[in-house]
Amino acid sequence: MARKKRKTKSAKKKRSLRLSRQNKVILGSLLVLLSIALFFSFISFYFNWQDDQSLLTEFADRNKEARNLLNKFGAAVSHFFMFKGFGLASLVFPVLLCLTGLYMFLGIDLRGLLTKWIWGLVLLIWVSVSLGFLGAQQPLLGGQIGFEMNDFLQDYTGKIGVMLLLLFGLVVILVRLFGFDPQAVGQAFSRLNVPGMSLSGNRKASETGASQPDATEATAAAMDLTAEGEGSQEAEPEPVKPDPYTHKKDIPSLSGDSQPADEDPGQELEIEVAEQEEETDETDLRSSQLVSDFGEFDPTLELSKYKFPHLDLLDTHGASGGITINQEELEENKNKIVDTLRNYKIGIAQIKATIGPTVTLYEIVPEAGIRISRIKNLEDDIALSLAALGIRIIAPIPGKGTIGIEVPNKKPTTVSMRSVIASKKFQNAEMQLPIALGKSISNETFVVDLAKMPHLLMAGATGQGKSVGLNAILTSLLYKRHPAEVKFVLVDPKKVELTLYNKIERHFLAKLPDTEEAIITDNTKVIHTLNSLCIEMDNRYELLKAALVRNIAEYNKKFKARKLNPNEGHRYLPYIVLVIDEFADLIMSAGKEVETPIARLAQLARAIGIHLIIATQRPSVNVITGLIKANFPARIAFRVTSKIDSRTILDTQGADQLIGRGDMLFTQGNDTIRLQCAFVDTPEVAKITEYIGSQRAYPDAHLLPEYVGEDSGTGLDYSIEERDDMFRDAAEVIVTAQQGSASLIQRKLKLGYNRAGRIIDQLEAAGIVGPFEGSKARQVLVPDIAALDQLLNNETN
Ligand SMILES: Nc1ncnc2c1ncn2[C@@H]1O[C@H](COP(=O)(O)OP(=O)(O)OP(=O)(O)O)[C@@H](O)[C@H]1O
Repeated sequence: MARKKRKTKSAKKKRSLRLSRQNKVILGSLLVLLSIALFFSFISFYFNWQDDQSLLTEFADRNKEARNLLNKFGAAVSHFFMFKGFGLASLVFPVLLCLTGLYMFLGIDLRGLLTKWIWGLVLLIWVSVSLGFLGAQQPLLGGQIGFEMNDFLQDYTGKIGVMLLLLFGLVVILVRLFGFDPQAVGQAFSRLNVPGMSLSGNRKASETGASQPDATEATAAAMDLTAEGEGSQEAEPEPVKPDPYTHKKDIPSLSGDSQPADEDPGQELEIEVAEQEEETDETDLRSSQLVSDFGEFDPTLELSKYKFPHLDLLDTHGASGGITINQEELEENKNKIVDTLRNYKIGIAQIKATIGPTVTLYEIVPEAGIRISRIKNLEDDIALSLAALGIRIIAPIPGKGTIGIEVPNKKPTTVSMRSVIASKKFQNAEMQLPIALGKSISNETFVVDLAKMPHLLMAGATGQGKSVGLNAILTSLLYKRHPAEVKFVLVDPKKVELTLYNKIERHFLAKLPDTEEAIITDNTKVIHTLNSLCIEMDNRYELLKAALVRNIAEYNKKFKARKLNPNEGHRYLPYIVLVIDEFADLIMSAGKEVETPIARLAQLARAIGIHLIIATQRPSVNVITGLIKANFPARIAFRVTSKIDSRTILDTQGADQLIGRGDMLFTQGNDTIRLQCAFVDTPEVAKITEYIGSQRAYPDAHLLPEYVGEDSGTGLDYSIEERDDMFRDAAEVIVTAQQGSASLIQRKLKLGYNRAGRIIDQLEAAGIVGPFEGSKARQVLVPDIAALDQLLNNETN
């Protein structure tokens, strides 16, 4: 534990030693300017040193002036470096300082500097020792250190020894620093045909009897390969030889058109990667600094005093939570099932009952050799013998190896919302948008995550519990989520079902700017809202892209950790739940204009936290179209009147055998589960919304992006120059399809809603489509592409 702490401490220390980007720029510029100052003072010191030497002792005297370009500072510093130090070689210092400064200033990885400093110092010593030979006559050339080192070496190796040592140093410098290879010199000589300098290759060629010109050609070809794509004969042939020490450098390039070594893209890439790493390091550093200063971003801070609704606002509806078991009824039903089956010569090996709130499930294991389909066919006969509605046979129960017969209880128990909200399962649910739908057949609370669904379709005949179901979903979310975390967009064409939620407008609802009521009851407003949600979706995707994350949960996590800068448009993203209470009404009056944005939202909105809940009492195929169905894998079916309706909702029958009053089938793609929906009455919803609504709220409802509808484009005086770049493509799409709708352009050309709307206006101005006609698509006034071409040509002429 202690070690861990120490580790994190040292890690913190390490991190805090690193310079921030701004500090690097400041320090970098200082170093560059200092190097310039040093350079000029060294140069001018070389010419004025004798005049200035007397001044060095009178440094404090302000009346004395040095001849050095940087006055007394220049004279003193240069005296230290050049006279006392390394002489002319001291010029290496300003060069190295300038390089370091530039690296810092331009944000290049500093690790590359180390080798430059090492070689710089080697050069410094080599030059100053070499010039130390002349120290007696010209003390400034090698400086005192150069002279002394030279003298010291001479004492042991003599003048010649020092010269040889220096010569060796020169070879090392030339080979390692400048990549010099004597072979290249040899090859250059051979190309010039210097007598007596022929290469071994040539010699070999002549030995094997090949003619001289052939051999020269071969060498030239070999050189071409190494000439790194320049292809010219004059190009200096690059030696292809691995480094004898590291075996890394000078690895011959395979392709002829590779870059020269100093423009190696790999190196550039390395620098880029290093820069990126540095950048992310820096943002990490900044964000952890911010987090340690202010703590994580808390989206709930604005309404920090917000109190979640408490359980007492909900009713028990007379249920104690458990189910009263009527043993007699149980026995009776069991016997009846066994008898009926026996009448049809179906023996039963085992029977077991599970009691749920509304139905009891009898699981039977038939004797060996009995066909399942025979039992399935007896559904009506069993129903008759039990004299009960809503018997459903599940043969076999998936994953259990038994056959299930669901028989409604004579006295169904109401599942109160209170009991499901109070359940441990819901209270401890680690979900983004937990919904307590009700209880399963085995009396377990059923909780699902709306964020995982990711959209929900609810259908059922009128009066079977749809509105109660919607309220149960909304209540679940109100009990679990803070106003900052989730926003509802409520569409209520029936105008009465969701009005209660008006009270929580400034807490939980989202609306279009400049609208009074947050709950939408008007169809044109619905279209605007849906399109506005599409814009919000596109905006959110942009934000996610910029933040390099894949979904809203990761995005918000990053935002809370202060890794995303609000100045760059980043913001905490609340989940948005769109609830449409009566979808049939909407799709009948607005058709495609509603269907297209809903399908688009359903297809794409899952990752960015927009979830759709659509309810309808008319589960027919023209309401729940294929396009809608394909995008709503999670479906709830309340009781319907026909098998066909059940198929339309669930793709399977069963919903027609439900008993109503919140009895429902839920599917999330594969299995169908029978549930009893939790019951929450209108007065309870009123109490909850009242409780929330009486608390401090945001100044306004959550505002959705503005949507400029097709109908609002009144200024139709677009000139030809003002037209959108995609105008012609859009015109062709519209004329080919003979359908003047912005959503078509949007889909075919992959444009945003605003842009497609503008193009439609331009098309109207150009006389290609007719005026806006409400929910119907605009009339296309041009019959075919040829006519369109003619129209546009006439325009330009
Ligand atoms: N989960 C439930 N538990 C007990 N009773 C329920 C449940 N759900 C609905 N009911 C009963 O059914 C009645 C009708 O429910 P609800 O208003 O939800 O139906 P609906 O499908 O929305 O009807 P409509 O389509 O006409 O609005 C309720 O008033 C209530 O008495």
